[in-house]
Amino acid sequence: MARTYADVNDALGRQWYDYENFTIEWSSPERYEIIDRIGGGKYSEVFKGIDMVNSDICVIKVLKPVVDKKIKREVKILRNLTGGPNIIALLDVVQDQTGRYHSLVMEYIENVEWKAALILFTEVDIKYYIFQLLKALDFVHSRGVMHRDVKPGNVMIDHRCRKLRLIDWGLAEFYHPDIAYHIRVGSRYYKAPELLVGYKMYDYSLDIWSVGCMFASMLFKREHFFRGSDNDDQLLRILRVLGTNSFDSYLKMYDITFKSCHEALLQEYPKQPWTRFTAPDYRHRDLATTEALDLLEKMLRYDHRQRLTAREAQSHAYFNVVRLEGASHKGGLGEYVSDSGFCS
Ligand SMILES: Brc1nc2nc[nH]c2c(Br)c1Br
Repeated sequence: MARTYADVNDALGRQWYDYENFTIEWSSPERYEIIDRIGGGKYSEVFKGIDMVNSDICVIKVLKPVVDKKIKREVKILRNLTGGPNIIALLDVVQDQTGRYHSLVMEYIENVEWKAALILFTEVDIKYYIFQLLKALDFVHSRGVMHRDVKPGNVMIDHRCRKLRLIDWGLAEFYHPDIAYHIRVGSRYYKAPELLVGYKMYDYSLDIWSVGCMFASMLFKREHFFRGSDNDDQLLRILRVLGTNSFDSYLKMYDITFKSCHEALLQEYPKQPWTRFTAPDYRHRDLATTEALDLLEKMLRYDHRQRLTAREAQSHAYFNVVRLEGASHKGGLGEYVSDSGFCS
């Protein structure tokens, strides 16, 4: 049972979470022209497009033919969350004449590539973007939804406008207490321990593990902090850092029988101090401050109930300089107000 927001879906009611009995009125696609392909994956092809009515650039996500239920879930969740802080806006849903392809039209973000971002971002940038991501996730969780695929590829960042948007709700699901969920979700490097040991009664805290992995990437300038070659190796990478003592008590606490023929997984490993991962050249040393590592420690916990919630994480002292940023008036004495010409 989640520590917070456990019963929000019951409170919000069936209309909110019942996506199966939900009919979608699909618009016709003439309004949008595809410009070029910008991404894609197992479930979709993603294009940059133009809205011929208002000449806005947009994103057109063409869903590969999957079960109707999965399309309804993604549209329902996007409809429920659109307008929330740092949530990608769903602008339209279109279907082609043949009725074979369903597409989601969303706002376009001039996204900075993750590898470039890691090199670019200063300490304040890291504080700012992780804070914005936690703000999005606290909103999502407060509305009874787990994203289940938080990773750099699903966090669009327009660095010039300092704009962050959480995208791709194709794996997102409504949280209900004491339900066993699928464990083949997420992307390997960002999978929480509960998925890797097959514990199905997980909750929103799944997403906080993934935020912790992204936070570690940014602090230590490593593209993916836990980079496993398969699900067993993924868990092994985690054991080697967090140690096996707390892993064993986690398994016992939740009565998880974890068997593996991977004998490296049956060894004992000591917990590594986070300072061990500070980037070698001095330039980045100042990113992994005591405060940063304290917050990281509280996100990357085996026991999902012990992980900070998105709301608790936002009140960590690490974010002090960015938490009140919105409250300060823009352009005060000596304050550089960035050119917001193109930043709507
Ligand atoms: Br939604 C969405 N999906 C994408 N996939 C690749 N680039 C993307 C952008 Br930019 C947006 Br916005």
